[in-house]
Amino acid sequence: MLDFFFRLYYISNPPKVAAQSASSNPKPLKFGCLGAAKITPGALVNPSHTHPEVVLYAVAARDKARAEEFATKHGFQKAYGGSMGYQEMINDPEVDVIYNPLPNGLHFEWTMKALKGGKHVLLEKPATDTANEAAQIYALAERKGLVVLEAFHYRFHPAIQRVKAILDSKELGAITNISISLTAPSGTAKDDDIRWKYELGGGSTMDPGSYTVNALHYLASSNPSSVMKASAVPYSSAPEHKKVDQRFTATLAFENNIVGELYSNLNESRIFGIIPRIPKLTATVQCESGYIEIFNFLIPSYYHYITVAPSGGPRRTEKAYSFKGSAKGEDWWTTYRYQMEAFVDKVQGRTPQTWLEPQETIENMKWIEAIYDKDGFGSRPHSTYVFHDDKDTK
Ligand SMILES: NC(=O)C1=CN([C@@H]2O[C@H](COP(=O)(O)OP(=O)(O)OC[C@H]3O[C@@H](n4cnc5c(N)ncnc54)[C@H](OP(=O)(O)O)[C@@H]3O)[C@@H](O)[C@H]2O)C=CC1
Ligand SMILES: O=C1OC[C@@H](O)[C@H](O)[C@H]1O
Repeated sequence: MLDFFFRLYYISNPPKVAAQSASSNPKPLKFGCLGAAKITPGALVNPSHTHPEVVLYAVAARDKARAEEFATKHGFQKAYGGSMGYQEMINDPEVDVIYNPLPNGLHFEWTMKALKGGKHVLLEKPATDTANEAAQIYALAERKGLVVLEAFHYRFHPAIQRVKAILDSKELGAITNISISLTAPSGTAKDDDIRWKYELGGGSTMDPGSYTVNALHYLASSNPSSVMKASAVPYSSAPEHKKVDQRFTATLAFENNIVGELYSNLNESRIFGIIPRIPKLTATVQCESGYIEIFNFLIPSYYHYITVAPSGGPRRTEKAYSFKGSAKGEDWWTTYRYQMEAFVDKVQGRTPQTWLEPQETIENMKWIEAIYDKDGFGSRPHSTYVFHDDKDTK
């Protein structure tokens, strides 16, 4: 119990370290942040306080006053605003890295523009609306020698890596079934949220669902071979919501006989319409000789537990807040802090503790699209942005 409060305290009040000086080797990375998004304080600002190689350099918002307010509140040195603000920040020669937490439907356009401007990109999940767009991003990044990471932060935390290590050890034998659920109570995403806008890449499969797809192929150590069945429920009966799923279920097959069952609900009903249900945040893996389950694989830094239940032997509970051995980390590091460590290591030319390879992101989008195809909702719209090396068109 004390551990829990200790972690909670340090997650909210991390012991700040000063950024290294600009003349140090390697020099710290100056981050430019697209939009004044809700996720930015947790995913970028807070982790930056304990990373000596990260500088919160600039934020750009469509409204200059909003950008300035956000910059002052969160400690960015510079604010860009207005209709050209995003592009002007990308053009700023001081910026090394662009953080892209724009609505999903704008990820492609602004990541391509950032790469074109010679910047590395930390790109929020899901990477794009389509697999084709994700492939274009990584092709350009490779050509330019730049780093792009789809921000599946939970993958950098020791908890999910411990689950994978137990599966890989074959202690429980071969995997037969993987079942992953993520839910959020109704009202978490308000009516005007980007998650309910088809044209911005909204939908439950894109949002919590993208984690379930990612965790499925990560834990299975292979990609699915088909979507056996899938169904989804629209957010409302309004015409603009007919392709926006509030929840979905899907069953996927693998060539090695694994069956994957995914569920996400971004609008889970409340008890008596008032009391939120405890979110489902669980991945359960059935194996030939037992099962393993992790509660809270998404944000394990706060609290999680891993149940390992061999068929014949006693069941045990494990927790993994930091890595055993020499890998960097503290019990109170959030998933985003672990992710930042790996991202900065990669950009600075060091070997990250773990990484998400381009092909994995491309596959993730492919299977999200395949689920939408099967349940009849269809892929989110392909961006209208067309990339040209010399000039951009829209
Ligand atoms: N890694 C994680 O744990 C999480 C990741 N995410 C991901 O981050 C992204 C942002 O999510 P979230 O922070 O909740 O979103 P917000 O709605 O808070 O932020 C989106 C930002 O996009 C900008 N924007 C630009 N064009 C538009 C437009 N046409 N409509 C609406 N916004 C626009 C806005 O910037 P401006 O300030 O310029 O107006 C806004 O600040 C999504 O891709 C989401 O999937 C979200 C939550 C958690
Ligand atoms: O990335 C996310 O993680 C948690 C979800 O509830 C949220 O909607 C999503 O954007």
